[in-house]
Amino acid sequence: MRLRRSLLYVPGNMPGMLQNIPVFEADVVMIDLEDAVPLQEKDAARLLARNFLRSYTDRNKEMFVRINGLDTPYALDDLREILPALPDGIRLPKADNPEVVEKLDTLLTEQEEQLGLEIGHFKIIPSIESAQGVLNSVATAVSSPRLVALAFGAEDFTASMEIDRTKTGEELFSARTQIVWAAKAAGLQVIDTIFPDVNDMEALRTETALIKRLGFTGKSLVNPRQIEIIHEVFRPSAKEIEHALEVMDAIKRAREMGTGVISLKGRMVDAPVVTRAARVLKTAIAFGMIDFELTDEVIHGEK
Ligand SMILES: CC(C)(COP(=O)(O)OP(=O)(O)OC[C@H]1O[C@@H](n2cnc3c(N)ncnc32)[C@H](O)[C@@H]1OP(=O)(O)O)[C@@H](O)C(=O)NCCC(=O)NCCSC(=O)C[C@@](O)(CC(=O)O)C(=O)O
Ligand SMILES: [Mg+2]
Repeated sequence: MRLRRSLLYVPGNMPGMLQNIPVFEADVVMIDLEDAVPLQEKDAARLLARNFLRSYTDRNKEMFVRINGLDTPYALDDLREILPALPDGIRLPKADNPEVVEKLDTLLTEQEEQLGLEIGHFKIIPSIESAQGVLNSVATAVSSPRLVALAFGAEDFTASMEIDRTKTGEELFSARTQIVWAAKAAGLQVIDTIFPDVNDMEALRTETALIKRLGFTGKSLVNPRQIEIIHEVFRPSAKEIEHALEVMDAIKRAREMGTGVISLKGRMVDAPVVTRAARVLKTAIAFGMIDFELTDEVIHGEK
């Protein structure tokens, strides 16, 4: 399981910020060529991003680049400059429909052929940032085998909806759940939007706990000070791990008794409870928190 809990935007036109990328402990860094970069700096940002990626060969995190929208005059130049510097993938803004992802897929294939890379080398994370994008998210989620996740962009979403974005986020609830459902149905990870107040860590923690409960697997960020909070919230607690191990033990005993259901401290344990416990254990294993052999046989029992 590839961890993509924290995805940090770094503006492509800020050399001082780019040079610190190796020390950030985000799972993914997304160099931004889109909204963080003013029009007069698009060319400079592209070159800075390309040079940085070329120099950053000993990478300890995934590197994505957010290009400009495919309907802008900048996107093709972005791809032409950036792809030879081998980012891991492209964050596609304003992914309003599956066709725009298919178009990017074709452009990536052309570049892979020219660069002699395996087809499918470059991954895609589309950002759903409008009502149209939300309504089309089910089709967008299956629009290319390059997709590793769907992402939500609430700043543009609320702008396009002509509503305010609040800290409590009631206005985002339906869009978030729709995007999570689309991603889960397609077997993708799902990344929540940025939290814009970089000084309100408690509200960031509350929002992250909420989106984790909704099913999101990670969150986009605008500031390195936000990374640790995200990792803390996504890290399974000792209590959750202990409970998951107890569930595995209980279901093993149940199966030995020839049944698929058993009581654990008064609560029913059956197949879906085991599936949820397995997810906690998989995450704990990926975080390096436990050493546990989680085989299909442990989860599902002997065939
Ligand atoms: C927010 C703020 C201005 C706060 O500034 P502050 O000055 O208060 O920050 P401080 O913490 O004081 O900085 C302390 C030290 O960290 C350095 N440092 C800060 N941030 C850093 C960083 N990101 N990367 C590397 N270095 C960084 C800084 O240079 C300083 O270094 P030094 O001077 O050496 O000490 C700043 O963070 C920032 O510009 N962020 C990036 C903004 C950005 O990329 N926006 C576009 C993506 S969102 C979007 O487009 C919406 C979306 O599309 C999203 C979706 O898809 O979800 C949608 O629609 O929703
Ligand atoms: Mg946006």
